[in-house]
Amino acid sequence: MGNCCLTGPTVLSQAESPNKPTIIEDTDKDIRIVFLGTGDSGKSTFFKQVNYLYQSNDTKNSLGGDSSFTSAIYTNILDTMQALIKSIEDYNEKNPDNQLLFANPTSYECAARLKLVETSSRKSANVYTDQVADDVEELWKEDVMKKVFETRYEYHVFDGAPHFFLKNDLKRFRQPYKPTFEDVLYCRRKTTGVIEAKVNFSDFRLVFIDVGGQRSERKKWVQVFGGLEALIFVISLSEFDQLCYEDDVTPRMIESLDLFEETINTETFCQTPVIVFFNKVDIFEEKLKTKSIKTVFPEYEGGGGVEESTEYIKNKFLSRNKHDPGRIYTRCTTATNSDAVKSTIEMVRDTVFEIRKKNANG
Ligand SMILES: Nc1nc2c(ncn2[C@@H]2O[C@H](COP(=O)(O)OP(=O)(O)OP(=O)(O)O)[C@@H](O)[C@H]2O)c(=O)[nH]1
Ligand SMILES: [Mg+2]
Repeated sequence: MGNCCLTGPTVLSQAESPNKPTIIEDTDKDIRIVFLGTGDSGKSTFFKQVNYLYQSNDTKNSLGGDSSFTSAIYTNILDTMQALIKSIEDYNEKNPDNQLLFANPTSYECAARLKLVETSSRKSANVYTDQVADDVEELWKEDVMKKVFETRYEYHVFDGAPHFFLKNDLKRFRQPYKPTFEDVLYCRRKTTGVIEAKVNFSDFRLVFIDVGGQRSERKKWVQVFGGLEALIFVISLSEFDQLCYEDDVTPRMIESLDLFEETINTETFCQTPVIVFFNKVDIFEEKLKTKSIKTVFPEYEGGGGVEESTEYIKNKFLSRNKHDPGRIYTRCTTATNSDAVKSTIEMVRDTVFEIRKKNANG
């Protein structure tokens, strides 16, 4: 499985495709495509990849070294530590006779200090002092923390957390620290505005637009709805066992299904091509080893395999389309995998170019 399944009308072959970036000023040549989907589905991760893959070295450097990402990464690390500490405390309150305990008595002091660190500030780089770094590193040595980390999906720890806590030594994030592009990809920062990335090809230009997907952000979507040639709707496959960040009650996948239905069937978009990315395949595969999509679809009677489960979810979404099914293209994706995203973006480019050509020929 993986990033292999674009379905829908044939796309242009590589040989025919215009792929040499040049400067284009004529905005008639713009093909505008927006990433839509619920919060956390992975829209900005694709957007970062587009910037990285197609923009100048300056952009690449800024994506890897932008100090605003340093702050966001420190916020991510500290928010995660605070969420883990809180979940231990909540558990202990409910289970006074069977408490989760730290092995090292000084860990309680580390936890007490970390709870007090203010992380919401845009200047989190300043709060990641040596003392804070010591506390994070000491506390992370506790087995209890690692055990609670395994249940992180229950309390909205961001999906990039394993990259920072498991795949890296936390010492690497001590100041002075410059994020790598991989760090930037795994960093979580909710989008709160509208951002564009323009990619030039020899005779047209793709304009990718990224918007925020959390409930409070969706009212801004209408600002970008004019002149769109296609929608990319991003769905997180792995969210089947999670509740919405916004209310902690609604299952995320139900929210995503409803939003998908509402968006693609509006009068504005009922004839617009929709490219659906079923994202986070890597996490989905991992979760299916211990869980089933029955969690969100109790009526599901199939097996626990990745292909079968994906097919079921895919059909659930596609059945919400009330217009021409031929306008929907689907692809399974892992937005953090740069090689796979490159071929996905090329497929998008070829697909929209083909649609434009077909429309031009009547
Ligand atoms: N492992 C893994 N992590 C992913 C994948 N796609 C996104 N993520 C992570 O998921 C988190 C959320 O991704 P974003 O791209 O910020 O989500 P978004 O859809 O832009 O969210 P909003 O801006 O709130 O609408 C980040 O930490 C990403 O690194 C994926 O395919 N695999
Ligand atoms: Mg975003």
